[in-house]
Amino acid sequence: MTTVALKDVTKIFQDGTVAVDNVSIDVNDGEFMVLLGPSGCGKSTVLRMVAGLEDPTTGAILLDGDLANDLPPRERRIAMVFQDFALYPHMSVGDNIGFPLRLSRVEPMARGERVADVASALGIGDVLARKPNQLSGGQRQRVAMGRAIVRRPGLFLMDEPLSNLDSGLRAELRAEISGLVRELGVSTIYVTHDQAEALTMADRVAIMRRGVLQDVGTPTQVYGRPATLYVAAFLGSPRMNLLEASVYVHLDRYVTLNLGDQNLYLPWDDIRARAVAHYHGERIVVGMRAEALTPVAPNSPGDVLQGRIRYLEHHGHESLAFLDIGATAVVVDEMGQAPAEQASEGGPLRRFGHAVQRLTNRGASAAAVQELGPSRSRTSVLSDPGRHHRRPAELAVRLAPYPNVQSGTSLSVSVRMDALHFFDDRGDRIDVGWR
Ligand SMILES: Nc1ncnc2c1ncn2[C@@H]1O[C@H](COP(=O)(O)OP(=O)(O)OP(=O)(O)O)[C@@H](O)[C@H]1O
Repeated sequence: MTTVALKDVTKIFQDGTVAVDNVSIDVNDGEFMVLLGPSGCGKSTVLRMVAGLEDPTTGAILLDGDLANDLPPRERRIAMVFQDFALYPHMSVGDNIGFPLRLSRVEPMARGERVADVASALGIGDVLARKPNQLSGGQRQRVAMGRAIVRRPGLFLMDEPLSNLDSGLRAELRAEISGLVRELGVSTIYVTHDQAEALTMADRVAIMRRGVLQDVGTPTQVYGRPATLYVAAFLGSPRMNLLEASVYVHLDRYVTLNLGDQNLYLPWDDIRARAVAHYHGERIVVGMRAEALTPVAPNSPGDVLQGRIRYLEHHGHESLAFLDIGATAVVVDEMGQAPAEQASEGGPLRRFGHAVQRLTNRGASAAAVQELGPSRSRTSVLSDPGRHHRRPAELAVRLAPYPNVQSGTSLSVSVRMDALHFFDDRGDRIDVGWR
């Protein structure tokens, strides 16, 4: 199967849009790599460059170790599946799947066998004689997959193949696709803006923002130890609690993280304390996922935060409490204008930004984060007063289903200090040796 390497790839469109900014990614033999990021971050452009449908402005694309920048698309042994897959309406399912084989002049007998094999693997063997308009959405997408698979490509490129389907079908096909491509052992690059899809399907996830690669790693790595504040905010549900904290060092004893009304203490023998101590007198961002917080009895000893429940959300299998702990939240602001978006104020990134804003911990925002990229973004996420809106943090805490607590009452939560994440004011992870 095919390996893919992007080396320092940049794509600048004719109108000056920087869609992809110095991205390097390796996709190993048989690996399922998911490219994740909001609309407009450059995912599809990466995919189109790998397919040979766009030329990189600078940088190299290697397929199986060979420079492929000038290789025509049809010589790349690549099959693509898109969101808007187009089936030929006048052809039967069998003919749709077998079409690429007909183009490559495969004998009708061999063609029939391969179509039957692929159709049975996809669970559509019984609808081969039907026309596309006699199929459900899920079946149509399976036919599109079948047409891609039947050519036995070395590499699959999938661009949001499930986004037109309803959520039940998405979950079903998600499992089917990842099972199938692993069975076939075909290297795959799969583009999505859905973090749950990425975390459940990928061998590794590459997270992009505004054309810049933010992080690459296994789902466990990028979720458990995100490289940047942006990645921390993008992955997980509920989203990670991101709080502004002032750092005070008590040499050889502990580091105080002042969250406003309350403090947490990082003991000096915690390996991360020294890294955080560099920020003495400054503000950093402390990240804590809901699973790092456990409700405890009032006045319990240890690393405990106390707050008033602003509201509760019941999700059936669990409930979420949102606590006012007198802290300030930092929210990743997707509405910040990307260089790539400057020409289109009302573009998809902006619209998606509104959605993220609503979803991100119920908009519990204080310091709107404008620039969060790895070190190349120099703008502070904490000190850009012209663009901030400040609100109290609402700390998301997981509770049992329909717990015996009410809004307005107080709740204490113990904090797993080893599960905290620390980011500097540019959004880069602080703790050393972090992965
Ligand atoms: N032909 C083009 N000319 C100019 N700008 C373009 C062109 N194609 C894409 N762009 C811009 O490049 C940026 C990246 O687009 P791309 O389609 O790669 O993003 P994406 O992450 O795949 O988004 P989506 O999920 O909405 O498809 C966007 O700002 C887009 O407007």
